[in-house]
Amino acid sequence: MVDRANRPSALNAPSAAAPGPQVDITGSGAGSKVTATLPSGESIEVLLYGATVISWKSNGGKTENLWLSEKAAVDGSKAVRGGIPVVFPVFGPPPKSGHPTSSLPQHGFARSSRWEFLGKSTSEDALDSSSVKLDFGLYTSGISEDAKKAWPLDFGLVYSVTLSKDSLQTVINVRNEGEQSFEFQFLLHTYFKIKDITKTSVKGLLGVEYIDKVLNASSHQESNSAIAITGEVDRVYKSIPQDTTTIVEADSPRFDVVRDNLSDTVVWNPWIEKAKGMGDFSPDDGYKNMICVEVGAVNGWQKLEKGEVFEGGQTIKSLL
Ligand SMILES: O=P(O)(O)OC[C@H]1O[C@@H](O)[C@H](O)[C@@H](O)[C@@H]1O
Repeated sequence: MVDRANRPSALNAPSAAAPGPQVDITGSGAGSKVTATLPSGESIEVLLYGATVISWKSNGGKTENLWLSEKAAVDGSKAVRGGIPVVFPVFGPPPKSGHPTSSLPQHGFARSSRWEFLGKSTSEDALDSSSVKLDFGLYTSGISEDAKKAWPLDFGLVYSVTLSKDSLQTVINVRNEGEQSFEFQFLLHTYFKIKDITKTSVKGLLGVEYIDKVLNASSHQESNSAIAITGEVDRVYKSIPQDTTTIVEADSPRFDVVRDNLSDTVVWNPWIEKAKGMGDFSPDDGYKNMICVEVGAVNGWQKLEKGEVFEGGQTIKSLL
């Protein structure tokens, strides 16, 4: 848990050793973002709005791994279409009535709240093994009055984003800071940038049960070791025994997505018509260059009693 009282005052303290990771805050208000760059060139950009990672460059900074819509709002006016939006405390449309999340918007409020930057920690051992961890916090006091009214529960979220040379790790820590227990869902809605959806497949889900949201929420069992995307896909794979899902491009593994204490994964591509129907999705044929593989805890609910903590996340390896 990050010590909220002990935030660093200087971002890049001078040091006699070799230059370490560089961390800067740029922009102002809802458009503020934190950028971090390793000495070897890899970088990330994280908007305070939603704590949304909007860029992750690996391969010495030459390869962008995340898809970001050309019309994504990066000024804090709405949830970002692209990058890694954080979904909490409900996934998808909330239950119609009778659940504490029922009055919340689709995918909850975390992706559309302004988070606090809590600080950075760096490891500067050697050029090739340096890493930087950025911590972001969102607490009941930081959400809108509407969200507070809809979900009047005391919580604390700390979201840690760690950049290493070939990987990005994003981990959530959810704490119940109130007297009452609460239930939540959580998901990392990662938009991966790919070259060509027709040559892309998803591996590591063979035998897993899934809900097909395109086919009236019917239940199926995955029978393909490599799932090709040939039309709109919106599936919730549940209770996955394997830790790793792999995105394969033109027969070569491109990304490994390793889940930690999150048992479900959503695979989503809106395809032609749905992409056109989203005002912030651009260009129209951008669906060819993205695939969402979203790790989460969305099958049922996670329950936290007073003082309890849940932690879960993902490590994504760029395999170029
Ligand atoms: O448009 P939004 O709210 O960002 O959601 C995008 C998609 O997010 C996915 O996680 C859902 O499974 C889809 O059903 C949904 O369409």
